[in-house]
Amino acid sequence: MKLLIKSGRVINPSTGLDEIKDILLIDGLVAKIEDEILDEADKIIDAMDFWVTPGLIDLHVHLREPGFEHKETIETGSRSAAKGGFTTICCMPNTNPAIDCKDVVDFVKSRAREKAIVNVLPIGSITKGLKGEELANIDEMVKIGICAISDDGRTVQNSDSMRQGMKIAKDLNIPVFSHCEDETLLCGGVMNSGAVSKELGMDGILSEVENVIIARDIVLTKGTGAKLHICHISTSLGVDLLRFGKSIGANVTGEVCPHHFTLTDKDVSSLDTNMKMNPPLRGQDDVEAIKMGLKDGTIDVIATDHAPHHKDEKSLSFSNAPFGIVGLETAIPLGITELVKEGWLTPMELIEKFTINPAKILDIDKGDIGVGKIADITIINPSVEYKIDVKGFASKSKNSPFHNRLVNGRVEYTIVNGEVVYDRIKDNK
Ligand SMILES: NC(=O)N[C@@H](CC(=O)O)C(=O)O
Ligand SMILES: [Zn+2]
Ligand SMILES: [Zn+2]
Repeated sequence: MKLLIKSGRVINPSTGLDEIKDILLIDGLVAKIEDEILDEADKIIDAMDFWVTPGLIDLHVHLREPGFEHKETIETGSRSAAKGGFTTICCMPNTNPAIDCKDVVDFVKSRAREKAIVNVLPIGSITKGLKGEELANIDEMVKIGICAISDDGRTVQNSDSMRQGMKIAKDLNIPVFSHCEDETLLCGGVMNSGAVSKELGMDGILSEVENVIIARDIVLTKGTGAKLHICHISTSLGVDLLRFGKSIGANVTGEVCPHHFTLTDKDVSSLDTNMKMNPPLRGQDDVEAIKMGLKDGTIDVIATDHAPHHKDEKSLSFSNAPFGIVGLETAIPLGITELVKEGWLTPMELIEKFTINPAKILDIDKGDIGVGKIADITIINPSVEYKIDVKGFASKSKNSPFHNRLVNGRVEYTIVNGEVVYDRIKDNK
């Protein structure tokens, strides 16, 4: 099978390439990257005026299977990923049963093999059942292929348990993805603590809830040497702590989510439950700090924290509805609109945070378009303007705060192993 991509602007952060090129894919691999390729091909994609980037990698996705198939399945989540331009997604273990042992890892992997149209890398839990008590059998899960460990959705509250988990991760050479939330400070909050929560009479979530654990885990990784990745940073001090951690040589990286650089707690005033997620939308200062952190390289990765919930669950009151929003299909338009168009990041810097940086954290040979490499490629129209419409989402869930938002940038094609798994025009007929 030969696929020829013509005249696209190839943006490949790992080599710094940013030029108009043709790319020939043969049998799932990149065969040529040249100014002009005249070879015959089974299919030709005209990528004129489009960006051609390494396939996007999302370190933080909730696929909900097993256990919560009414929200999402591995199949529908993978279709949502493909539509969002993602060729590799890491799925969090807060399923039912949790991904905390060999059998559940096996189940997710075999489901992904049968049903997923993108690469799915399971994340194993740190503790059994994400209970924060007994450690999971991390060793046996690593042997059959988890890419990281995390208790996402929860924090391992006991510092010694977290430290033991980190030591094992260090020995097994896998990263620890940390959801940062000190439960003793939480007090049942449902949105950011501040002027808006006061006005609305809602219980607030202090920034300290997050910052205390970010600081703790940086301290723990400094001691253990484990590869620590801080999930969904939402606070200004969180960005500073990450910057400090890096400055003292701690083995730490961090991610932010598009909603945390796009919205603030003012957007919660409508009490739309699609504005409810964890960590919560914060203040304008936090948003600015996140953008600065993205610009100066403190923040390595943009991840979606795609967290689908059924419409009946999101129809509850703001206080009772579950935390979380879908994100796979809005990440690229929000990145382009909020960061590139607003002058915060160059296209290269944006794409780096979706490709080579997450690949480095996972230590996988992806996120880089090079001759001989696996042909995972995303093709993006960066300038088209349109309104996001959740009705068109491939995800089973539609819980997005971005319905009707005017954005620029749209994924045109997603290619996995040299095969087109998403073609905007064909798949939206
Ligand atoms: N982010 C969320 O608001 N929710 C996530 C859990 C998590 O990522 O912490 C979920 O699983 O629904
Ligand atoms: Zn989380
Ligand atoms: Zn999450």
